[in-house]
Amino acid sequence: MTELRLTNTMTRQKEVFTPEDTSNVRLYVCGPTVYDYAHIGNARPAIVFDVLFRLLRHLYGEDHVTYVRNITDVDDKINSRALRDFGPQIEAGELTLNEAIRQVTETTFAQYQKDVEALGCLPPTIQPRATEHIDGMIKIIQALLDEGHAYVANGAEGRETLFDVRSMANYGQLSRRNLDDQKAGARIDVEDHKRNPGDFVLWKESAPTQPGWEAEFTISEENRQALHLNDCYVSIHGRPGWHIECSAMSAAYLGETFDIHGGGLDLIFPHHENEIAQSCCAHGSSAMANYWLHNGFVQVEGRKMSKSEGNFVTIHDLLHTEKFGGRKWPGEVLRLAMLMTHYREPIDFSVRRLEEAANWLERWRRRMRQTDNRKPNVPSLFIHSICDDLDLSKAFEMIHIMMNVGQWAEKDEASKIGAVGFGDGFTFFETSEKIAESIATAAVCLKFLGIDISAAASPEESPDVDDLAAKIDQRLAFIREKNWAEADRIRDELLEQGIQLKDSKDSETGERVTTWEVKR
Ligand SMILES: Nc1ncnc2c1ncn2[C@@H]1O[C@H](COP(=O)(O)OP(=O)(O)OP(=O)(O)O)[C@@H](O)[C@H]1O
Ligand SMILES: [Zn+2]
Repeated sequence: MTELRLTNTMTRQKEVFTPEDTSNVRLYVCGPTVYDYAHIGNARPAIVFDVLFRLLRHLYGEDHVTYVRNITDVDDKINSRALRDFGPQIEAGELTLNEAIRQVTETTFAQYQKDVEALGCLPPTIQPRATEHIDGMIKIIQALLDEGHAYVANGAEGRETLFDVRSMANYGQLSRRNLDDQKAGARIDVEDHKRNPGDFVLWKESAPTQPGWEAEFTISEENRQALHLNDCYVSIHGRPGWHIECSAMSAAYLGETFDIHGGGLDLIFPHHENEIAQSCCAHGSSAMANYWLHNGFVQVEGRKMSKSEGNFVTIHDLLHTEKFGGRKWPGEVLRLAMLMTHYREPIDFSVRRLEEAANWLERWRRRMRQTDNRKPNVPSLFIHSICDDLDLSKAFEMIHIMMNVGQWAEKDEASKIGAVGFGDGFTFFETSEKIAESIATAAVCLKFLGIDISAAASPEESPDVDDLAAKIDQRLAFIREKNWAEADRIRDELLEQGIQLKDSKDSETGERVTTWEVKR
């Protein structure tokens, strides 16, 4: 089997990927916090890890890969959104806070599903919701308390269970930050209930206006004394911190140590660092995941696209409105625009980039008319190139060559060209049979990447009707002038764009009428 190599953030090196169990290769990716439309930055991990999922399925078999992408449906941002959108109904007693929260998360999640589907992403094997794993979180927190990695303290807004970062010898291994660096940046004034400034929340008490679950914790004798309690049982009606959610959900579906953990670069610290701390300390394991993969940022003028910066474009707006660049963009255009850059590199997002992707897709679709519906295999050389840390630059180079060979052959008449070779796996000749094979192979490669050019383009890509009408009029004018050459040129040009003209006579006036249809 082709060797897959991946850049592991943990070691900062490209390593050969060896799964723990080839019959169940396990991948976890941090999913969205569902309170608002996802932006294009959020689309990147969905697309990047979808390509990895597809590749793993190819290498190990479709039924031998488990991909978990969670849904964070408990978070303070969700509470605020529920109060903002449903405040009056909650006050009037028409809706409980929990019901309002459920509405926000359901609607946002349904929207997210539609968005990522439009981007050509396969559904992950499992999409667990944090709120369905509260018990698992409480169990992990108790294990941390038992092992001396956590403690309960009185925070400004009630009791908190915190992770004690000094209790873990190699805390900071993923981000390579040491605790002293972190101390310098921490805001100690509001955090003085913590043993160390870097200690983070596992569980926090909820006010009546916040969602909460009952949790009973057993604390240490030392902790009991510090809190001046009579016994070692503390009951906190509260909610989980963000990091613990992923530790619980990944353990529930993938086990204590799994193969690959992914997310955007911004998650390395603190989120993934803290997931590692919780999981390893609770399970007594040396690794939470064996490979850590991080995608680069989608940027706008050099800055990370993010909700907080306000410099974002939502996936929904891009697909369904003309807010960005004055037109709608099909999901496959965004997908291709993302995949044109290596997943670890930053992407500067622009209309130009989308236009470039849209132009390629249009050109490739036109080439498709030179092939039939044969389905060749994906060439092993193509897979081989992607296996180098998901580098798609060679893969796209191959696709371009496979698509273009036919074009040259067609234009210059076969004999002038001879054979064109690429790598050791590809040799194309000038016969129409070989051209058809080459284009079909390119299409199969694109499909492997989640881009289906054999399917009809989405309606957003239909021809510009005004432009078409003008061309038809122009052609009719040439015909009246008996300028057949120009008339035919227009007809052929349109045919090349997949538009077939049909001439008929108007039954009443007897005049020539031209209609058109899209030829796919
Ligand atoms: N600009 C970006 N480029 C690439 N990936 C991003 C970008 N912004 C967020 N992500 C990734 O999207 C996923 C979900 O992000 P999350 O729900 O934490 O909120 P967020 O969109 O990052 O918040 P904010 O936009 O306010 O910073 C994470 O894997 C995160 O790394
Ligand atoms: Zn996570």
